[in-house]
Amino acid sequence: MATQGQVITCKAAVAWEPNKPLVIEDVQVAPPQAGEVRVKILYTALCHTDAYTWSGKDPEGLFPCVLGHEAAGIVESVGEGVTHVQRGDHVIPCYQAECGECKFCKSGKTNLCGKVRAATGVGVMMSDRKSRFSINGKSIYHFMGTSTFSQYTVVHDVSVAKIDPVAPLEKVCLLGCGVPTGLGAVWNTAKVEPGSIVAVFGLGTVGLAVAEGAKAAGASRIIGIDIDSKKFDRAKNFGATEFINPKEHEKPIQQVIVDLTDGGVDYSFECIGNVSVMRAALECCHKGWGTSVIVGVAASGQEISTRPFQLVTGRVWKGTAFGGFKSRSQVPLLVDKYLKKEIKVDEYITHNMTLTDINKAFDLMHDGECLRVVLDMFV
Ligand SMILES: NC(=O)c1ccc[n+]([C@@H]2O[C@H](COP(=O)([O-])OP(=O)(O)OC[C@H]3O[C@@H](n4cnc5c(N)ncnc54)[C@H](O)[C@@H]3O)[C@@H](O)[C@H]2O)c1
Ligand SMILES: N[C@@H](CCC(=O)N[C@@H](CSCO)C(=O)NCC(=O)O)C(=O)O
Ligand SMILES: [Zn+2]
Ligand SMILES: [Zn+2]
Repeated sequence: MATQGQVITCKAAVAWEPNKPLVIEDVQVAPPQAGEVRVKILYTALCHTDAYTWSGKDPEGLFPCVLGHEAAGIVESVGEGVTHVQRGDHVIPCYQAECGECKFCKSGKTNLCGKVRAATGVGVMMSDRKSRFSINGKSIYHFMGTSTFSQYTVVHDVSVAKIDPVAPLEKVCLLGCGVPTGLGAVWNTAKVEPGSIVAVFGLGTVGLAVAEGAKAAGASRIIGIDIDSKKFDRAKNFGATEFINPKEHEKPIQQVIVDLTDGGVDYSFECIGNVSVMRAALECCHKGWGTSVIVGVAASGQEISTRPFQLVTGRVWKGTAFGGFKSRSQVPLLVDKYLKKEIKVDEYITHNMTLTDINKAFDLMHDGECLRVVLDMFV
């Protein structure tokens, strides 16, 4: 039955309130308006940023909402004026848009895009500042411009990347967030050179992708730091060459690393979201040139600090969103790299579950063995 132009009723996991279990509801998804795309989401993974917003600590978190931003699917229909994708295209929704026309996109200095950010930060669509999700007339907010915990979602056309239809959607859904973030933090944000010494704080999906990116960039030493030593063995497969558990040292971790590296590392990456670790990551960098990249997302109200002398003496503090990748143009290239076996993706998937089990899937994320859980949306 043709669904174009019709409201679709489908299953979605709704976050009614912070920290309360998600509820699988029958949600009405309105047709896409001008400049919008309705996507049938086939697979979605869970990211720690979903858990962060769900916890109530995200200043942009609005409830009730449909969370989710790491997914893949097929275009069901497009609104007026949409030309770069059409019904049937295989796509990855992109929480970081790319319009190609705004001040940010044209700057050549950033992957951030300003076209729809004001709307995606408040859970609505740009054209009428309304949501396309509702339950029996009650409006439900969008999240990050993606809301992939729904069998159907509506996104802005600037927030969807068309990919090679050969790619397995149950795998490449991961290219919507965590893996590109880690790889790009190394390749685009830090621009790690061959021979560099790298420190990675946090060996979850993002930290492991940093290690993978650093190995590909030719780093000579990749030091993995985690408070859970069980993470170390697996991290070797992603490129980490040595490991430190801060709990096994009395000295501050930055001092331990400086002592081990003749004055500090060339590049460090904070992949946890802990502001004390962000400080340590900066302070373990080499005087004169060491660069530290903040990747982890810290809760509302948290602030970073260090002695300004750390920067006066040449260390550089940076951050990255989606690893600096321009989403619509570069996500398809990452998919191609995966198909050519140039980057890992399957190795980050530790669990496969269904939408119905989404609360159990979030519980699993606290399990030390878990990297990414992929949900099949239609089982
Ligand atoms: N900037 C971006 O674009 C972007 C994109 C995706 C995810 N993120 C953020 O990146 C962070 C990491 O995501 P993830 O999925 O890899 O998370 P994760 O929870 O799987 O991994 C975090 C790791 O840090 C370790 N850890 C916790 N506290 C530590 C400490 N004090 N010292 C050392 N290690 C510690 C944990 O044991 C775990 O292995 C999250 O904050 C997430 O929200 C940012
Ligand atoms: N609303 C949050 C922002 C959190 C944040 O920093 N998000 C990252 C992506 S995390 C993906 O897992 C990001 O890309 N930020 C840039 C942007 O949102 O435009 C808060 O305010 O804390
Ligand atoms: Zn994410
Ligand atoms: Zn733009």
